[in-house]
Amino acid sequence: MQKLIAIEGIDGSGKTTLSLALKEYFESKRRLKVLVTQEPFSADIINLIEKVGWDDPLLLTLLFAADRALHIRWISNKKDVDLIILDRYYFSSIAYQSALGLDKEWIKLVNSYFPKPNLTILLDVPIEIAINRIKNDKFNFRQKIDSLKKVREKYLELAKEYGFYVIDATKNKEEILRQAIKIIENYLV
Ligand SMILES: Nc1ncnc2c1ncn2[C@@H]1O[C@H](COP(=O)(O)OP(=O)(O)O)[C@@H](O)[C@H]1O
Ligand SMILES: Cc1cn([C@H]2C[C@H](O)[C@@H](COP(=O)(O)OP(=O)(O)O)O2)c(=O)[nH]c1=O
Repeated sequence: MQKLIAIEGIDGSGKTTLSLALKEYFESKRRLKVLVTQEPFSADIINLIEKVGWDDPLLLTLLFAADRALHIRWISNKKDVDLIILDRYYFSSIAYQSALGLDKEWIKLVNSYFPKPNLTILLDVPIEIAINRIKNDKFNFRQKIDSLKKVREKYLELAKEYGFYVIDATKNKEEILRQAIKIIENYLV
């Protein structure tokens, strides 16, 4: 049975680094077939989002949900995979778009038909550290810095609500990987 593992956290928290390291570990050490996917998923929708801008949370929620529908349809054809690691999933919409003032419950509703992940790991890091890691981010990062603090708070709220595993992402990459492997292996056995 295919397992969905979501990795969440603010920009620069280390999601992509961890996702790729997990793939490497579970493929080489556990002989599993692992797929890593990322949201935003579709280049067309990313272009549209860049065009309309990042300040309308209702529009962003709908565009990211459309992107997610394409993402999930694509994944549903990947039958021969054991583990799918989602580098961002619908919790990104709940955290980022509610940080811009949109009703969290409505964002949940819009995303309620997407498959629930089997487990979610939150990489938690203060924004100052994250910003230092990704000064040249491609998505108008400067515009978002102000809201990132709020996004982090929203993620921590969601962690309590949904029972995410929270990893202190100020640690080094090896330590974060070690903790994530332990969490996932405990789940898989
Ligand atoms: N634990 C860590 N400590 C220091 N730097 C890190 C750590 N994890 C990732 N990085 C670096 O921070 C930058 C952003 O990491 P990335 O994995 O792309 O984050 P995200 O996908 O969450 O935006 C990269 O240059 C990466 O090498
Ligand atoms: C999937 C998703 C992403 N986003 C935002 C978070 C990021 O700022 C941006 C995606 O940028 P990206 O560069 O992929 O994020 P990261 O730096 O963490 O790898 O889109 C939302 O606001 N809502 C969503 O539903």
